Amino acid sequence: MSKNKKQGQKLPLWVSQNFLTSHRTIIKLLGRTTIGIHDHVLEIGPGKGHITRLLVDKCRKVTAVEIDARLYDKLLEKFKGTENLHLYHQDFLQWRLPASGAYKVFANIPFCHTTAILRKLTESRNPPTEAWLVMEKSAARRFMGKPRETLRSLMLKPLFDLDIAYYFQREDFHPKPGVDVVLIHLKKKTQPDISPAQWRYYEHFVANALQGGGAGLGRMFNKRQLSRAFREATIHGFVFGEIIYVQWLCLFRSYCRHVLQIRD
Ligand SMILES: C[S@@+](CC[C@H](N)C(=O)[O-])C[C@H]1O[C@@H](n2cnc3c(N)ncnc32)[C@H](O)[C@@H]1O
Repeated sequence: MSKNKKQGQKLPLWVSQNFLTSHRTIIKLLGRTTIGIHDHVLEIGPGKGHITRLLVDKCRKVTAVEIDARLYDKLLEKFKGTENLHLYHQDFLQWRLPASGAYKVFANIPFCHTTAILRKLTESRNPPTEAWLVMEKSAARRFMGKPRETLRSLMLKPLFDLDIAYYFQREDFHPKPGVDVVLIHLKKKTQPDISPAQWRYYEHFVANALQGGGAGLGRMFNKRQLSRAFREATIHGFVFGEIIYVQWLCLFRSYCRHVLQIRD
């Protein structure tokens, strides 16, 4: 046990993080992105600045937000005079995202904040056009709706396309994580599947429909409406876990038309 723990003191956050230190790996990862010279890129948790170093060389502007005071001071020193880097010493969850202008995100985020970070980015008024986030493979699968759609996957998919851009080896990190890790890629859809005007109905629909392993659907439609909705969504023999995203979209459209009686 470390001296700090023995004395009952809280360890700094960075002690429990998995750092990506290999120049070669980071170059390979950036090569799988569309990040280029014209981009403004946001990095969450720059840590010791290994990714930051390559980002400042590759893009027009980099904004990096680090919560840890010691790491932030070292970053200030390391990047003194780097004009295209804007460093903030702040908790990203409290930080204000760019209110306007296109930006992309590339970050090896702290796993303990994965959901909160993803929600902050994707539910913002000005979300990134693309984001690449290092995260636990199991979390990435949940967001992608694998093996079955989740509340999170159904909230993301109308707005973003999601895929896995890279599968890491545990040796890519220092220290090695105890779980499998991937680089997830989110790309904002040019045309969202749900219009802003219908978003609040969709949120309500999904939250209620998913309750009780699909039992919520039975409360939202009457019997006739539900069999019509299943027909329209080509669902034959209802198995909750097997309904895919496009079928959820069809069910929602049917709910709007026949229950709420609103048109697209
Ligand atoms: C997994 S490490 C990655 C560090 C570095 N980017 C790398 O890949 O080597 C996560 C970093 O996020 C920072 N961090 C943790 N929580 C944060 C928060 N809420 N806001 C901003 N930074 C945070 C940690 O201090 C740490 O530097």
